[in-house]
Amino acid sequence: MFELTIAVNFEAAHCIRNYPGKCNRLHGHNWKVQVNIYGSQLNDLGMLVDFVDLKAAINGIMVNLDHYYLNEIEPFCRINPTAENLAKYIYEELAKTPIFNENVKLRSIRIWESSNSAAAYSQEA
Ligand SMILES: Nc1nc2c(c(=O)[nH]1)N=C([C@H](O)[C@H](O)COP(=O)(O)OP(=O)(O)OP(=O)(O)O)CN2
Ligand SMILES: [Zn+2]
Repeated sequence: MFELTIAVNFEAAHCIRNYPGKCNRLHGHNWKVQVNIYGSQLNDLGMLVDFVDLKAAINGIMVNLDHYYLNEIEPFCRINPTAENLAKYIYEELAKTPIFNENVKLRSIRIWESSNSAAAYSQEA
């Protein structure tokens, strides 16, 4: 089995609604998003997926988050823009892209809110 990891960054503001502390106030993060995929079959180039294609797919999602006030945009106008909810949203959006097939599977999305704090989402047990 091969596993690939790429990372991209975006900047966005948010606040955690009903949070009992400073995080209920408007503030921003430089978020880092790590994408992990896996599969067993390499193509004729010896790649599971071209990093270039994987980055293009995740960047297609990042443009909907970068430099936004997350609380104002879907789905975070309805659910809190926590690292956990962001990881699930990015996972579900990326899973819809044609990068994935019988041989190439999405393992997890890990999102770093700061250099010390991250949350990950996957659909595996
Ligand atoms: N499980 C989660 N906990 C918290 C989240 C989250 O998304 N998931 N988010 C926040 C806030 O966004 C907050 O900005 C982060 O708080 P904190 O870790 O305290 O950030 P600091 O940069 O202030 O970190 P220090 O280590 O205290 O400097 C809160 N919790
Ligand atoms: Zn925050």
